Amino acid sequence: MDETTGLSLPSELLLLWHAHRTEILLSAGLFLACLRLAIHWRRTRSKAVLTPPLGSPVDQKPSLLAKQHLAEAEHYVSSPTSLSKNAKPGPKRVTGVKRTKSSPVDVLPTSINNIQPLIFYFSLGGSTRSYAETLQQSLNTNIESEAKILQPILHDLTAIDYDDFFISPPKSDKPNTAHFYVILLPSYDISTELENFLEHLDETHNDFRIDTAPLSRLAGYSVFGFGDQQDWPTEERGYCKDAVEVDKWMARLTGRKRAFPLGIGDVKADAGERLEEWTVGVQAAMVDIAHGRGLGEGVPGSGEAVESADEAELDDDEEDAETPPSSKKQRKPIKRSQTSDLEDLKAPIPVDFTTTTTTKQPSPPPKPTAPKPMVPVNSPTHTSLTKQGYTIIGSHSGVKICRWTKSALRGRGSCYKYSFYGIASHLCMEATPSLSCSNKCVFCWRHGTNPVGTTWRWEVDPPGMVFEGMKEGHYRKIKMLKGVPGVRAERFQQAMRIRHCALSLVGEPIFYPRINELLALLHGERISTFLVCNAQHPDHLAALDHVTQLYVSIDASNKDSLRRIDRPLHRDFWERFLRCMDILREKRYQQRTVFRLTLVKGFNVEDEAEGYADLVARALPSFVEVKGVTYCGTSTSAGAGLSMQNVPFYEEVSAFVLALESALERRGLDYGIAAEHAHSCCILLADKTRYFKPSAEHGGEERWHTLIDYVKFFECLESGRDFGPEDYVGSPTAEWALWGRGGFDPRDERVDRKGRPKVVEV
Ligand SMILES: Cc1cc2nc3c(=O)[nH]c(=O)nc-3n(C[C@H](O)[C@H](O)[C@H](O)COP(=O)(O)O)c2cc1C
Ligand code: SF4
Repeated sequence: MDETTGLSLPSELLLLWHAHRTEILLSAGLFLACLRLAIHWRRTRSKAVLTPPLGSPVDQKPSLLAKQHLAEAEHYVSSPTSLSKNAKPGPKRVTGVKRTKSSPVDVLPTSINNIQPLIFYFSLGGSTRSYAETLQQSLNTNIESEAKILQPILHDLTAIDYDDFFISPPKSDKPNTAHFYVILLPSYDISTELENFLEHLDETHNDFRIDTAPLSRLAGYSVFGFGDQQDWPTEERGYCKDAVEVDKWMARLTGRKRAFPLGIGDVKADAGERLEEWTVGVQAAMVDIAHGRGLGEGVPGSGEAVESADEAELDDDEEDAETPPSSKKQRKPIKRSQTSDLEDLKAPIPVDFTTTTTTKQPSPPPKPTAPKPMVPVNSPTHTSLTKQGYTIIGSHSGVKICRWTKSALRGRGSCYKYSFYGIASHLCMEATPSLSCSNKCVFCWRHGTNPVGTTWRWEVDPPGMVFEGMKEGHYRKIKMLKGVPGVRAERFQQAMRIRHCALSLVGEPIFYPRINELLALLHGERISTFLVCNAQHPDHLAALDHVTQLYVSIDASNKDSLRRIDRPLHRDFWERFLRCMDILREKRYQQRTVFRLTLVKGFNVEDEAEGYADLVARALPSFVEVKGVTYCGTSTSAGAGLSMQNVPFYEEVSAFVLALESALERRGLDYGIAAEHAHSCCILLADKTRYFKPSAEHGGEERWHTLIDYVKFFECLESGRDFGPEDYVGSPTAEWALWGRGGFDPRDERVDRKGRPKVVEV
């Protein structure tokens, strides 16, 4: 081998370098620039789910003021941006750690001795700065007694180096101290330093050298946004948009450590008040962390919030907003217990013939046995119901967060009862004092897990205990939602005061022997009540005290159809059903009474309009709610011959309602189609003689009045005098809820199942 060849190579390279170094340097520079651009383009900033708060005005055109603000913009853009310390030249300092599979997102120092709140703010005009200073003061004053929470430190985002705080949490002088970030931001639709801040968060999350959740060692964080609703009326149009964005990036960077929902306030209206309320919540969250109670069960590391859904429509969208696809958890299908039905457990079912009109001799009553719990702890029924998200109270009651409650908390709309009767779903508790039912309806998605029986033969829990358990279970579940993306601080706080109770969850509420005492407790706290019963317990129905609205499920218009669809346990089910109709007729002067029809194609729709009209003529309810069945896909429903084919389209429900309206007219009954909620496939017929009347708000024109005046209801109740449904009729039904308008509040944002904005077609 020629030795010189090896030796001469470096000198040739050197010569080459000297001859072509400009080209080489230029090409290398070009290559690096292309690489940088490619990385940058790959990052797509996710679209925020924009959620108008309750009470935000209906879409308005941006006013002239917007132009004025833009004129002011020039003055704003200039100053602090260029002075910013954080716009450091040179490469980013990488201090985060590359997370391995084994390192969990929610690592905290093993024993936290102290929480150090850091308040970050950005301000051009000065208002956010002054809010931040007020917040610091109020936290200072209020946490004096909380030894574990240190005095908050204020940071102007334009005066800090982002790398010191937003790549990894800063080091504290005190051992075992975790930081809690409180971020106060205005929004600007012009170029400001805020853009750099957002970009920094984006880059940190997407920097392949840094852990995607480098701030997971924070104790928690919460963001508050200031905006101007006059010019940016809804979040869709940019109201508080920067705070919404920062909240999302922080969720990603911290591995979802949102300790309290995003708060927003209008600087021209309620900002101060909203901030005060939000401060209370943030402070409570810090105290919880300081006492080792964590961030709440709804955030990673402390158990997943298994929420109610309409069961057929499981909400899987909240994860999408913040969780990178790779780390998304798969929802495990709920295993249904094989033996959870009491009937299947071979428990003897005593049959109650007390109200039958049959001439047959009743069979001898069963031997008296000591009452047992309806749903014993550790029983398969208990396990199954708990797995489905029910909180079991005592031995026979339950409470569960309805999917609409969750939807309303996120500004994505309430259930049809909001459109028809004015009940905001985030203020509503869904509960039952009796998990047992006397039917096995083919469309019931709870069937297979709820106990059934014809008489009450179980222990009776005291109403006080049932009521307290319901509230506790409900509030606990609400609290679990505080870290869920899109939940707004204002609604979250409102939800901590139950205003309405839907006694309908599962089972038969009037079956509970002390139902009237429970109602009194609910009304005592000014919680209105909608009670749904299945028209199988006439004696209980007759003895029932006043409720805000009394429902009877009308699942068929004739005996055969009812047997097929409800599969009642009572042999005299039809006689019971008819007796309930007569009781309802008597009660119509005291209560708002409602027929609830659930349409199941092939079971109870075809040719039944006339039969239903006869039942309406017999009971004369205030309202008839007609709803298409929701397919639950359980083996039980499949066994009963139910499939997606049995779910009627909205047009079919509409056609049925029109047929029913005509059938009622032929009977001389003055009912009309008052409202609709197309999203839930639900339409409301109402008695025109009582609920279609002149409206002062509309210059004396006749309007539907389906809403309820809840304050008046309680005043009537508390007065002790006799009163009827006319005494608590509310304001006219909203225009958007009327028949033909769709029934979706325009102030809420409609999204599809993946959380994407949806266009409503009516
Ligand atoms: C030029 C300009 C643009 C604005 N853009 C928005 C916006 O897009 N969304 C919003 O909600 N508020 C917007 N606002 C309102 C400000 O966020 C609001 O006035 C805020 O209180 C300003 O805070 P600061 O005084 O701390 O800078 C804008 C205001 C100005 C002057
Ligand atoms: S009324 Fe029923 S559906 Fe509506 S929010 Fe309450 S529980 Fe949910």
